[in-house]
Amino acid sequence: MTLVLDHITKRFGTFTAVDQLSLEIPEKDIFGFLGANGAGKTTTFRMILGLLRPTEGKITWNGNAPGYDHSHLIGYLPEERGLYPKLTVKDQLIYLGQLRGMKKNEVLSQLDQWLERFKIPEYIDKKVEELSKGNQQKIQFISAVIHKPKLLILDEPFSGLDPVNVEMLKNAVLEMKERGTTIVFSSHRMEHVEELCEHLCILQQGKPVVHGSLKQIKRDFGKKNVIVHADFDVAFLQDIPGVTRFRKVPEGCELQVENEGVSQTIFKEISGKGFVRTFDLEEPSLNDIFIEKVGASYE
Ligand SMILES: Nc1ncnc2c1ncn2[C@@H]1O[C@H](COP(=O)(O)OP(=O)(O)OP(=O)(O)O)[C@@H](O)[C@H]1O
Repeated sequence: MTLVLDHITKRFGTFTAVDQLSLEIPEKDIFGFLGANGAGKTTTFRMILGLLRPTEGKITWNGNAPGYDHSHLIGYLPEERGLYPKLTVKDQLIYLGQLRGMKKNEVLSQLDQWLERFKIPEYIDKKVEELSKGNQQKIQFISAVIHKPKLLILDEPFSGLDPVNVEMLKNAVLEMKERGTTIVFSSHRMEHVEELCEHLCILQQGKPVVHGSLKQIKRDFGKKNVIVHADFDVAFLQDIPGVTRFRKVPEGCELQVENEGVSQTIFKEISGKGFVRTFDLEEPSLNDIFIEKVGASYE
């Protein structure tokens, strides 16, 4: 059930929101969409869901255009959360579950399990409007997954959540993947994507600036980070050829180097100069890659 976006363009009048986007999202993958406000993430999701028609290009899921016929196989957490504030959690979920072909008792047993898991079983008979924003988001997540979809689309699932709830939701997303669900999600936060995704796409003004597997993107970038914490002045390291960025920190410095060989030179240069508490070679962060590719800081 690979999801394929083949040269997708979406124009609103003369404005191009998504521009020639081609991607393959493998089955059972967690795929991350990153991009600033207005980059085209939600528009792309709406096209995948069949809620918007691409101006050009084609989207296929297992060879067919995804759409209304697949509603029992697809789960969606929209960015503009769509719960009915006056309904109780139970009535809301029964309604939404039945829309997706579930029986009432099936909904209730799944709902009990999810509420237990999210540590809010006491809210089952509360109206949605009585819940905090974070708890409403958990209910919205449950409504997206209760029918065990094969494809799950989450638009900014972690926004507005405290760190404990972010962790809870991340674990739920990972469990959905273990159960065989393909998950596509968007975020403004690089670290969420780095932590969860095997594949990703960074959109800028509707165009993919970076896409592919996270490992490969990092490998292709080549540059790495070196952390040096030492009890002597390390400022001289910035003059070593191949050091592309130097940042002083209270314990020493953090450098970006052109390749691993430069880190060996740095290691030789600091040997014998005094006490080195930390010497570490790290993969570049997605933010490093974004800055290099787009020429601006993302966050
Ligand atoms: N129905 C519409 N009519 C006209 N323009 C639209 C419409 N929907 C989206 N746009 C425009 O398309 C661009 C992309 O919007 P989209 O919501 O896809 O971005 P996004 O990456 O999801 O942003 P955010 O992170 O803010 O949610 C924006 O400039 C937006 O104003």
